[in-house]
Amino acid sequence: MDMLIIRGGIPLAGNVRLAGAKNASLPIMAASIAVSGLSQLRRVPHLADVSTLTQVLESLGAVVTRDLSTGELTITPPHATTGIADYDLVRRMRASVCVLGPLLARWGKAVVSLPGGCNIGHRPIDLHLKGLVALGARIRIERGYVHAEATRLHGAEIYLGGPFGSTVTGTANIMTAASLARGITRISAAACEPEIVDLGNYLNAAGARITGHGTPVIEIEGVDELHGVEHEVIPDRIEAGTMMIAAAATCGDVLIEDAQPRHLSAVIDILRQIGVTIEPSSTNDGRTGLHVSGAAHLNPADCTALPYPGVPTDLQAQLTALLCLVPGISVITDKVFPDRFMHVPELLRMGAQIRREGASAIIAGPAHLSGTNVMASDLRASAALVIAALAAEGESVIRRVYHLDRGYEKHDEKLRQLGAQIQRTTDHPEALPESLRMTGESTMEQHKIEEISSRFTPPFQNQPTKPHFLSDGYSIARPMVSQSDDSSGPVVDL
Ligand SMILES: CC(=O)N[C@H]1[C@@H](OP(=O)(O)OP(=O)(O)OC[C@H]2O[C@@H](n3ccc(=O)[nH]c3=O)[C@H](O)[C@@H]2O)O[C@H](CO)[C@@H](O)[C@@H]1O
Ligand SMILES: C=C(OP(=O)(O)O)C(=O)O
Repeated sequence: MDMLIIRGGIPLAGNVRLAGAKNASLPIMAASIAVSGLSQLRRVPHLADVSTLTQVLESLGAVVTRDLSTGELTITPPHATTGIADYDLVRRMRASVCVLGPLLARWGKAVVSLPGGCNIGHRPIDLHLKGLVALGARIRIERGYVHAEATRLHGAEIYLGGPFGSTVTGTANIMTAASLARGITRISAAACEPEIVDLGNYLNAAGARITGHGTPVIEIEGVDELHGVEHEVIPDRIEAGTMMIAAAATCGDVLIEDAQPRHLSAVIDILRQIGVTIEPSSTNDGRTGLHVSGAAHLNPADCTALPYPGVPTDLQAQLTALLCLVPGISVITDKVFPDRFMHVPELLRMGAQIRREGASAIIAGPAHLSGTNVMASDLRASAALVIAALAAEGESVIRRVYHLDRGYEKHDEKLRQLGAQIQRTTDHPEALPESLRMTGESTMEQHKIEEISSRFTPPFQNQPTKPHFLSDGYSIARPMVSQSDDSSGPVVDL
């Protein structure tokens, strides 16, 4: 298993180019199974998740070839398929569930393993199933698999709102399935994410008739067949946001090539509130992007992760890492995945001062982060730990970086090009600097205990370093905190 060794304290500087979006590539690749001809996809990122979905498609009878030098991926759909997406593949990546709608629409049958547990919280697929049933599918759950059947799907009115907003991959599944249904489908409370727009554009280029993608109401007039298509995947806005936050956390100066400001308005807005300078820019060879410069003085923030166009939940952990460095009290709330805080116990190990309050993290800064051993628990938590390590004093070791490799193309290489001291090595004690060799491996169980205990013991009271609580931003969080029903008492005692 690989791990990263990072020496912090170096401002990032230079240019970095974004990969294609993971969360657009995956549903587009899955939708290719509903297309009768070849799908030639450009700018598909080289990621573990893309390899996993490739295996899912191959197990369904598709032929997938990829040119690593150009990022081009070609998918020839199957002539016939079992329609079975096996647990061993689906458990590795939830987005495998995106084959459900395309399989059902094109082949009349899908047997797809239920995705199972996830470190970022409860992730049911009830809305996906509700939408497919409305399109005429017969669905039963048996031995952990969704069995779906239909002779020909038909158009329907579908409301996709759930307790936490819409569903992104659910919208992808229904939009793709409805493209081959008989008649008109209207999805309301559809997800508006740019990745849904990209999928809609891919399907339209293949002959689908979709309008309104990118708004909460999508209309789809079903067609009999989708034909071969060429498509270039949009740049990854989450990679863009991660690099922007890394630049801010290290007080760096970075040009993020191909970043699309219109996909990042909420992120740009919150970072500007924090005090980061962000300007549209372009390179000598005419590529557009965003120029991000950190500042020595940053302001605390009150930030909520929401469905698009809000601040993405996929950047909540990275923003949490940044806000640890900011003087004053910041609050970050996740309304999409209210339990997505596995990064918090690891940030505490680095010296952060954070308390969980339900779906929020209350952050007292500035923390003097110091390098240590930490463990990645999921994709974006890994990115947050990398950011914290880049800003920390001394050396950090981040284990289980296979989570990072699921969703970031050559992340460590790109950071190295920006001047970061970051080294990838295999996880064995001799590879570590002496100071970071552990006597006992930190386990996920330990992390859970720490996380649970952190809900009851304000970490603020046990910090070895003296925090600077009484700064400008203090009043932002005070009313929210003092209303807390946490028995440990309000933060104001600090
Ligand atoms: C491959 C991909 O694109 N993954 C993204 C996608 O995941 P994914 O599509 O799985 O996330 P959803 O948009 O479905 O989930 C949003 C919320 O709705 C809830 N929900 C979802 C489906 C459902 O049937 N019922 C239900 O209640 C979820 O538990 C969650 O609280 O969107 C998330 C939210 O932007 C991102 O964090 C993920 O990176
Ligand atoms: C949660 C994510 O991905 P997935 O939905 O594939 O788990 C993510 O990209 O942050």
